[in-house]
Amino acid sequence: MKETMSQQFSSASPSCCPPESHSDAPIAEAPACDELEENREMEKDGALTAEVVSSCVSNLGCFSTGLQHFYNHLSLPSRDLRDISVLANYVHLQKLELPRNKIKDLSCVSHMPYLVILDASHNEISSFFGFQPPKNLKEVNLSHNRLTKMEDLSAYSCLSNLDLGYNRLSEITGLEKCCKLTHLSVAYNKISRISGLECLPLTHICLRGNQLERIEGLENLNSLQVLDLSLNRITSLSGLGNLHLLGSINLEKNLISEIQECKHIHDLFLLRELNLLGNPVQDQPDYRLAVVFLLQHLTVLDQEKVKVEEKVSSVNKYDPPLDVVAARDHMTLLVYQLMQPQSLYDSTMPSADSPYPMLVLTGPQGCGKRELAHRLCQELSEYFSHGTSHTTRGPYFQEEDGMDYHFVSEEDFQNMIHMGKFIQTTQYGGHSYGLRRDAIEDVAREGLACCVHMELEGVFCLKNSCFEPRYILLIPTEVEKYTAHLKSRGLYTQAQIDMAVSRIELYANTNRQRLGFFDNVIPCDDWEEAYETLRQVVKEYLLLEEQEEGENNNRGSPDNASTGQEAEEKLPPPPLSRSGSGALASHSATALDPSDPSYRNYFTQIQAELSPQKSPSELASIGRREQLVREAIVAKSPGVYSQLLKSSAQAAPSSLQNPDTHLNVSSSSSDESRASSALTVPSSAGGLNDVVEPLDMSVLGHNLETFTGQTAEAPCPGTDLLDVVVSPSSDRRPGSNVKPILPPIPTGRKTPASPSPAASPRPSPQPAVPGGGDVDREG
Ligand SMILES: Nc1ncnc2c1ncn2[C@@H]1O[C@H](COP(=O)(O)OP(=O)(O)OP(=O)(O)O)[C@@H](O)[C@H]1O
Repeated sequence: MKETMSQQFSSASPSCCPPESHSDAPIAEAPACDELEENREMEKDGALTAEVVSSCVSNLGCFSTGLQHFYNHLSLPSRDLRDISVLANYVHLQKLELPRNKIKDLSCVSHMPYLVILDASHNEISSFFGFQPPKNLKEVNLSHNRLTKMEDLSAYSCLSNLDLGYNRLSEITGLEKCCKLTHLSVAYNKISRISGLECLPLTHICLRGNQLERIEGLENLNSLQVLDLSLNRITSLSGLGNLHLLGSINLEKNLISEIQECKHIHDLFLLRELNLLGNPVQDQPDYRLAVVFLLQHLTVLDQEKVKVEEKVSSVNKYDPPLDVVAARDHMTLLVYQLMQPQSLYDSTMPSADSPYPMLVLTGPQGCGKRELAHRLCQELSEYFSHGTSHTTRGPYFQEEDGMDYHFVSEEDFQNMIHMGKFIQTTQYGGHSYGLRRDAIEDVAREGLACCVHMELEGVFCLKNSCFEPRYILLIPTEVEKYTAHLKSRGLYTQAQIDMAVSRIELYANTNRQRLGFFDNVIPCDDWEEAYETLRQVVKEYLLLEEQEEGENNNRGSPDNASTGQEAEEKLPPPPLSRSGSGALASHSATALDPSDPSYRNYFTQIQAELSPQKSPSELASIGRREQLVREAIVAKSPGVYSQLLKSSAQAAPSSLQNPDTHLNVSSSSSDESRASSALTVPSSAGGLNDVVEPLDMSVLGHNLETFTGQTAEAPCPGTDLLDVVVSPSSDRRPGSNVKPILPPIPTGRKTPASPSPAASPRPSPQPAVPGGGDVDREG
């Protein structure tokens, strides 16, 4: 970095520090004189003679914009020269180099009106610009001299590069009129305050090795690109915030101790290089990542290239994207869950063919999604029930515990996390929110789909789980109306309102940038309208609309009957049932009514009816499972299925027929294993789906029929376990443009009001505990 910085100075300005860099000057050095020995004689007293000058002066050419210009160039470095008065006769000199001599007086330069470049570094000059100003003088190097005071340089209006490094200057003055000065070095002086630089067109400044404690007086240097403030006593980066063209700052060996200081240069979008080596801030934990995060445009920090990995890590650490937060949360929740004794959540068990149906309403706080969710559950109560989240915030007026939320303390919430209860948690507005697995399971056990509402972070988290809900975004499009609505609720501070409003953009962006992330987007400026649309959308999910339309067609115009049927044939089969009249509601009611004579063999019928319509992937999936079961039966594959069948053989089919059966992992006693199958199914095992194929009870039912010789007409008693409707698989995934439908609602989980004793010889080992009681402990 040191090199980089100095290169920047030297290449752009041969007269800026370091002075040795003059060898890079655009004009070639004069060739060494052949008569060096002879000349030495003449220089013994330090006086330059005409002979020496004439042997050393040269005409050199260089090309500039296609035209050849000739310079008179005299270079006499390291000759111990003291007296150069003879040069007064060389009025045409354009470049004069006299470094490393003993010159004290430069008055001869007054006679060189064409002089453009003067290098008198490493001499004994104490008088500041002690000569009449050559009109075109552009570059002056007076570094390593004995200058103590800067004087007015307004007559040097062409000056562009000035190097005054290694002198004894304590103040920068006299430059006000140097309106072409772009490069200035006052390195290694005694300057304790930056001043006198206002409004200069400076692009490069070197103030290395002074006594500066503050960065000041640079505010108006709008052209500044490279700034070297190394080796000072600077403690803060304030004073740099306006320098929008700054690309490189060297602050090596100063006294900067706080990472937060970088905020002062946070908005310098062209800043690429920063050097903070040798500052106390280096000792701060995660110093580098923090700086890389705060200054995301940096390419070099502390002379080291900033790696892409560092940029990613820093963002993930300090402002992780929603996916990253969600992934971390999911990981935590899953680990805690796996650390608990496992249980089988059979109602919501992941299944490739028909995921448990869930509906998630999302949108910014107070957009009405909670009320919409409740109303939907009320109106479509035969399909949906509300999955109540837990929260650590206190209840608002009239909020009911267990209804709006389960209100819990932070401590309880954390305990639940540690006990692996949640499938999703989110921090919002300083409170924790979380959806427990058993909140969903409770709904599922009722034979209903679960409807929940949550913020976007929750959606990201849920997307990592094994659930595959339909996500509906409710978004305000009239910001003023939304703001007014939030204000009218009287619940929120202005900051909370501002945050909620600002998050509209977050939702909109997510929807724009992630195709298919939400299954539907509904504007919610008008609550009633939003509800109507939502209802419509949900009915479409349930394929109710088509059903109703089909019915109307059939009913309303008998002439159209065939057309209606044809239309129905084109539709995918309804999610719940296709037997009987065709109306989903009545099917569902029939299906769930245990007193109905068709209840017992309902699923067998459904299967029989649907089997010709199975998709190739369904058939393939069933085939695979049948194969596994077959292999297990002939003891070919000792996998999970063999365990299952072993226990089913031992424990009689009833163990499979009880939906609430909990299956132990490693039950050693045969009694125990008789009482419970030995199958491990992680309760949120999205990540394990590839390893352990999820258990599909419907298929098992099918296979059991095959292998036990039970027929569809004579199902096992209490076949509520097998009440899984094989339905058209919902193959819609985020990004898919297939019309979304909800997977079948698991009607069969609803326990008959007075179960027949034959239905379930064993009591359920662990009934659901309302309000979030434990369901997954065993052993
Ligand atoms: N489990 C959850 N995960 C993520 N976000 C959640 C969860 N449960 C609730 N939320 C959301 O957290 C936000 C704050 O909820 P809260 O109930 O405290 O505020 P509110 O003012 O009543 O908002 P709303 O009327 O939208 O529910 C809401 O957007 C809510 O939908």
